[in-house]
Amino acid sequence: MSDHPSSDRPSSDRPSSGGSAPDRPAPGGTVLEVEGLRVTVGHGAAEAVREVSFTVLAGQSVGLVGESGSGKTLTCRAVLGLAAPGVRSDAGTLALGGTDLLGLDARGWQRLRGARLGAVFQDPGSFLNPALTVGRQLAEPLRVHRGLSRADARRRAVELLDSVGLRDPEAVYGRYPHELSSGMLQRVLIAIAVSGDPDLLVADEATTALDTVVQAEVLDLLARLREERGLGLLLVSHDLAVVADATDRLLVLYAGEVVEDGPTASVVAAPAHPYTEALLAVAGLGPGARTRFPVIPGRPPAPGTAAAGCRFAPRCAYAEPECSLAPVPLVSAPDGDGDRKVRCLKPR
Ligand SMILES: Nc1ncnc2c1ncn2[C@@H]1O[C@H](COP(=O)(O)OP(=O)(O)OP(=O)(O)O)[C@@H](O)[C@H]1O
Repeated sequence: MSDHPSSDRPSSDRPSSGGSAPDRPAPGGTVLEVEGLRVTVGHGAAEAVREVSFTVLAGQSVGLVGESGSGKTLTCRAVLGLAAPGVRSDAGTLALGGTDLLGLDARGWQRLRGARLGAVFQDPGSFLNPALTVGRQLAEPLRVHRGLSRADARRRAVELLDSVGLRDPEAVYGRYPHELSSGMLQRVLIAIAVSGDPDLLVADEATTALDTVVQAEVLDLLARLREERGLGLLLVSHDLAVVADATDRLLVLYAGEVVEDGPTASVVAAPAHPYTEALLAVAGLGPGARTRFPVIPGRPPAPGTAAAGCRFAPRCAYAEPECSLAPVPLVSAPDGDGDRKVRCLKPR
């Protein structure tokens, strides 16, 4: 799959963004800064995400991992400015490069999503219009967001289809979504997502519906695009095995809170939080892999469920009475060289 020609990255025809600072962050510079993100859901404004903070650097891949319901999608949607009805988010800082996203209006978000922010989700077929060829659906945003002529948009669309590893891109351009496999559709969605030359690509369970071989190919593609284009990648999955090899840093979410944060290799080799250890065991990785569970026993609390102390304590094999007495802060992990954080009174 990586035998494809490099996707050329046009730098001079960068589209204008929806914010006040259209310049791309320098290599290694901060692409996304999230500080103190809080998301509430429903009429009772139940807290589903609280105090989530992280950064994504240019060219860096950050993994967001946690069971279903841990707040991954709400976090992604807050970053993308895609709030569902009844969902509200606020943060101390939410910035893309130098652009403050807090207070951006709907039009500003829309312009950002077509240019500096790209996203791919599970079930690519549902994001495409079945009545239009995939080429047209790729060329249209190029005309709208980049102001290309019809002929130039077509040519660029074919180049993009080629750059995401689709063989015979000219033929693929004229196909309808139902004529493509789900792996090919996900590549088309990725081509659309990078067509505006984004600073940040958010991939929320983008490989979950694919079989293992295609999943690995799509992860390779995302890694290649990140390298070639220098974009930041926020890779979201419930499966630690998916993000373990594909990310530089890892953020483990439990019941809407970050419970562990650190360089992926270090976290996977020696998880500090019992929940991370359990996720690794479920994924067949890490120290507990030999005692592999199909699932972690028990269920996470629903948003808004009151808890005096650690929210994972009721499911934790190592919990002690003091764990449930008071909120547990996210602090530097022991032996983490200051680069790892854990929310646990009894880190492993
Ligand atoms: N619009 C909504 N209204 C009410 N509750 C919601 C809404 N969206 C999400 N939630 C709840 O917020 C919690 C976090 O949801 P979220 O979708 O972010 O989880 P997730 O980690 O992405 O899991 P999954 O992979 O299953 O989507 C869940 O308990 C979910 O039921």
